[in-house]
Amino acid sequence: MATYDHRLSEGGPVAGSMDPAVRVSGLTRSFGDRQVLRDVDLTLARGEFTALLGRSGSGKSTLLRAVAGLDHTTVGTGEILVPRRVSLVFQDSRLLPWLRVLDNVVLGLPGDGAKERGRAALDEVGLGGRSSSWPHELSGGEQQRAALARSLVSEPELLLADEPFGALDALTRIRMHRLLRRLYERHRPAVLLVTHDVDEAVTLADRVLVLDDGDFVLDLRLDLPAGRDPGDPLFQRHRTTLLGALGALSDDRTKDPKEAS
Ligand SMILES: Nc1ncnc2c1ncn2[C@@H]1O[C@H](COP(=O)(O)OP(=O)(O)OP(=O)(O)O)[C@@H](O)[C@H]1O
Repeated sequence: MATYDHRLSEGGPVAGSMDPAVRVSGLTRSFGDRQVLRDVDLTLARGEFTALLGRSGSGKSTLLRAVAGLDHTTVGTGEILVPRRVSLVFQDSRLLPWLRVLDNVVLGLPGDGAKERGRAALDEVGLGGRSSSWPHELSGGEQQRAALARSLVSEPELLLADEPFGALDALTRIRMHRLLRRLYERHRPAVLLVTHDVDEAVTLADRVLVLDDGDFVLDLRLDLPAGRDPGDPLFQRHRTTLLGALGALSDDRTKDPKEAS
């Protein structure tokens, strides 16, 4: 099988589409006999916030890693086109323990003004006073804030986030949701957020894709007002639609009575 083609876009419009940030065509990926992605097509518009939902093992991280170009050993087919400036955030902050927080944030950033930009980014995430701390001196939530500062300081066109809040407690997660949405609105990268949390997807994204059995089973656009409120009936309706697509709403009444006993 041929290795798939991962390319950087040249910045001009992509033929046949409206200059998207990402275009994935016919992506297929297998591990041994198991086909995890089947002929997946995906277009992400510039500046759009998309959440990728799916059950555990549905292939979310595989797709994100392929878009990120991290899947070097991949055997598969298809074509992936991404912009030049891409940032990544993971469940763990991946701060380098031997560098102070500011040095982590500006690592690899060219130019004389790098430190200044790094300080501004730390201010934006509420860590203005922690520039010279070591990563181990920060709480888990603060480390993720620093990771967000690092990801946005290069003004990415695409932010790829794989369960970035998965390891945080519920209260910290809610605060991080507000922060990420605020940062997104200010910087407007295209975002692809992998999550298995329906509420996180509806709180943050403008579009939610549900992945199941190797392909998308739902592509839902959310038309929710800013400052999203889980008490809003529309929020609840989107939530129910997504839970249905994930197969999470079936209960014993829908089962064969013999199975339910
Ligand atoms: N390097 C690998 N080698 C073999 N199998 C793999 C590899 N990476 C992923 N898989 C398999 O591919 C499937 C999809 O994995 P993936 O991590 O993409 O799922 P996911 O939707 O992100 O799951 P989760 O929500 O649990 O993180 C799983 O069955 C997994 O075991």
